Amino acid sequence: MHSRENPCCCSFDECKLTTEWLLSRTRHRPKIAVVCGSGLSLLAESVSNKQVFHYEDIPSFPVSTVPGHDGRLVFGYVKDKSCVFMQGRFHLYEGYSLCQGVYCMVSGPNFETIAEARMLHVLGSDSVGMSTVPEVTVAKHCGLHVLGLSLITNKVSLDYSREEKVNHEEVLQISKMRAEMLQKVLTTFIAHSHQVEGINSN
Ligand SMILES: O=P(O)(O)O[C@H]1O[C@H](CO)[C@@H](O)[C@H]1O
Ligand SMILES: Nc1nc2[nH]cnc2c(=O)[nH]1
Repeated sequence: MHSRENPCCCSFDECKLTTEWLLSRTRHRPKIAVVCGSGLSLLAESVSNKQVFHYEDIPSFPVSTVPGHDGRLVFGYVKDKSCVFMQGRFHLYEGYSLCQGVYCMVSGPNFETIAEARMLHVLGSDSVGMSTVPEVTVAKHCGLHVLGLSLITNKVSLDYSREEKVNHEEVLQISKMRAEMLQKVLTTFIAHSHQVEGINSN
C-alpha cells in the first residue's frame, strides 16, 4: 500500500499487480472513469450493481489522505454504462507524483497568496486548483479520452482588502451543495457518451 511516507512510483509491475487484483474481483469492465474531488464522493452513490473497494485493500494502490476524499473505488452502472468512480484522488502535495512532465499548476496544499493569485491572473488563468492537470496529462499520455469537470467553489482573492479567507471547509460545503447538480450533469453526459467520438457504448 502507498502512503505519504511511501509514495506511489507507478511502476509497470505495481500497476500490473493492481490491475490483475481488480480484474479478478469485478466483472465490470468500465469504459468511463470519474475522479471525484473534495466532498464529491456522492457522485458515485446512485450507481447500480455497485461494487466497492477500499484503496487500502487494493495492492500497490495509493491511499487518500485529504479530508473529504473517502478513498474508495466504486464500480457500477450509470444508466446502462459500466463506470468506475474514484472517491478520492491523489495530489502532488500528498507526496504522490505522476511520473514525468512539466505542468503549470499550483501544487498546494496551501491556497495561493494574493500575490500568487495576481501572477496567475496576469498569466491568463481564469481559475485555479491543486489537481486535474497532472491527471489529464497522464490520461492523455495513455491515450484515454478525458473530460475534466471542475466545480468552482470559491473566489480567489486578488485584493488585500478582502477579509474572507478561502478554507477547505468552505470548499467541502460548496461541493456538497453542488454535488447533486453535478451528478445530473455527469449522468446526462454518460447517457449521451455514445455520441462522443471514441467512447464506447458499454
Ligand atoms: O482534491 P480536489 O478536488 O482538487 O480539492 C481541492 O480542494 C482542496 C482545497 O480545499 C484541495 O485538495 C484541492 O485540490
Ligand atoms: N489553488 C486553489 N485550489 C482550490 N481548490 C478549491 N479552491 C481553491 C482555491 O481557491 N485555490
